[in-house]
Amino acid sequence: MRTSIATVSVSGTLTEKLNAVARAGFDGVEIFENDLLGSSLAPEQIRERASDLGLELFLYQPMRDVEGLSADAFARSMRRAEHKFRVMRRLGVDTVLACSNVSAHARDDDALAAAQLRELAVLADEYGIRVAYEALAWGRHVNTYDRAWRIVEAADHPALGVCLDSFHVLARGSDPEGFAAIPGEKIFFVQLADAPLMGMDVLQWSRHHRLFPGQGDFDLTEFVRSVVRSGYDGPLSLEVFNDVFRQAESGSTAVDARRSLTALQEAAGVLELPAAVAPTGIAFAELVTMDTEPVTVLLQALGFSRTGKHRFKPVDLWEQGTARVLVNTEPATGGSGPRLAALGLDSPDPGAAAKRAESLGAPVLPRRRARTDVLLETVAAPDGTELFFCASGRQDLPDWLDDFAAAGDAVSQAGSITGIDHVALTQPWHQYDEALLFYRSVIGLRPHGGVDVSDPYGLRRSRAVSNQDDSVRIALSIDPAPGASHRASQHIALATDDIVAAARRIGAAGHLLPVPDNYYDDLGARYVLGPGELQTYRALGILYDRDGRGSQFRHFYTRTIGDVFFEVVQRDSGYAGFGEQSAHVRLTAQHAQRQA
Ligand SMILES: O=C(O)c1ccc(O)c(O)c1
Ligand SMILES: [Mg+2]
Repeated sequence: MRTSIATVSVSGTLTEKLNAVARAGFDGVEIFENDLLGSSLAPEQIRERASDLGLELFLYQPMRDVEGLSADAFARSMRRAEHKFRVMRRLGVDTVLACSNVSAHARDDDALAAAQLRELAVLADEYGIRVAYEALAWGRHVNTYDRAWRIVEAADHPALGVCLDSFHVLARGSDPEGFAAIPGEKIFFVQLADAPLMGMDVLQWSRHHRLFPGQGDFDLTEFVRSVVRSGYDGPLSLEVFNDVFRQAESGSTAVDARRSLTALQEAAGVLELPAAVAPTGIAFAELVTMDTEPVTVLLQALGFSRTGKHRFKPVDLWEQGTARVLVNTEPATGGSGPRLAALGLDSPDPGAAAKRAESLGAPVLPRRRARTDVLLETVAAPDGTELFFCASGRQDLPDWLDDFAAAGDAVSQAGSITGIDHVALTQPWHQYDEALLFYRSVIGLRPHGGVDVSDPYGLRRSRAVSNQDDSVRIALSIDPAPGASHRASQHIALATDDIVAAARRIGAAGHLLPVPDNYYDDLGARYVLGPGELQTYRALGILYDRDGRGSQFRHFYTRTIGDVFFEVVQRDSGYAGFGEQSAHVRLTAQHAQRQA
């Protein structure tokens, strides 16, 4: 099906919007009237610009309060409509969207609404234009799609049909199954938006919190299936009013939007993509830094040993248990660091994983090859984090570890680290929803429920994604707003089977993040712990959580170096979380440490 997006969904001037949308690969757009009114381009020039960019202009919108009117008001509305139809002729757009009346003066009279919409359609028809009538969820009398359809059916004019907007339909709890009652050719247009479930005024919800499909809680897949079953074969158009997307850079929003529509088409069975290849483990985490000293000290304190050296690049491999950390000092990587720049994901089929990424508009990066350097399929996540698909454990494919010559040290037995439990990545404020969609649709991870974590200088939304057996867990959270004085830090969480021994080791080396006494006073009141347990945790800065079934999670943090720190966790097998309950204590302690 053809793909479209409303100009209201991305930031910028009309020209910037058209460029971004075309670059992201949409077939066309809905032009919002405000974008036209604010543009210095004449309608003919807009038409030409769109055509040069290979974009179709699918729809012009909105017309407001056109039905259920007094005779006077209707006459004024028709006059304005005629002007719009002339503009549309100049633009070369043949479909206009008319929203149901929201005015307190609107009459609750379907026969009147049908008669007036019919008259509007007769006029539109003279201009070769079709009117798509949309029930706004907050329409005064017409606020459900089935009522809008009954009126359109009664008006009975070939230039009048309905527009089905997933937000209005699903926000009202209507069932898309009912689209079956509408002949496909009477559905003139389909708009798609997701949204988080929120208990709030529906107009505010719609105007500020819409999301691209797959980023919220609505079942867009079933919506599209129902639309397709009705016989509709027009464009699928994203119409997303969202405060963040209105501000964010239009190019990346358009790519995110296009990806969401591709993934939705796949889910609804109208498009086939290379299948997702979920990763089976975290092969490595890569730190980039110009100054190796602080990282080396911290890794050694954690019990890691330097086991390998890249044959052609300034990259060291540090190992402990199955945990692998690469330390990259290539000057080209920029910034002083250390920062978490890349993740290696064990993949059963790296080539297929890269094809999947490509089909969803994820930038596949030039492979960092140097002579015998093994081939690595790499994509960039929305925030620029590089994801390597590693063919770990495949005899027929080269192993990324072959690029590393032994550096002398054996894999350390010194610490009690067994592997990587999870990686926490902070996302730029405007790319949080995009990141979630990326890790779900491109990488094939499944999202868990979201939590809000309070930081002394902001509230951070946070949400984890994981593979089926939780051997790959990535915790995503929002960075503070740009310009904030407090940077967020990403981290690598290491698994241990002896949290006390690990904390003693780090504590003795002076790298522990201290935790306030108040936390432990409260912890003692919250849980009945074993004899001496609370004292041990208090002495070692260990945080403690227990879920409803009694599974425990104990963890501590190292101090922050550059933009990164380590967490060490001991997780009971049934515990599914990340100790979110005490995340605010950690964030506050980190701010305190930074200021010390
Ligand atoms: O918020 C609105 O007014 C508005 C306008 C046009 C639409 O298509 C829509 O879904 C909402
Ligand atoms: Mg709409």
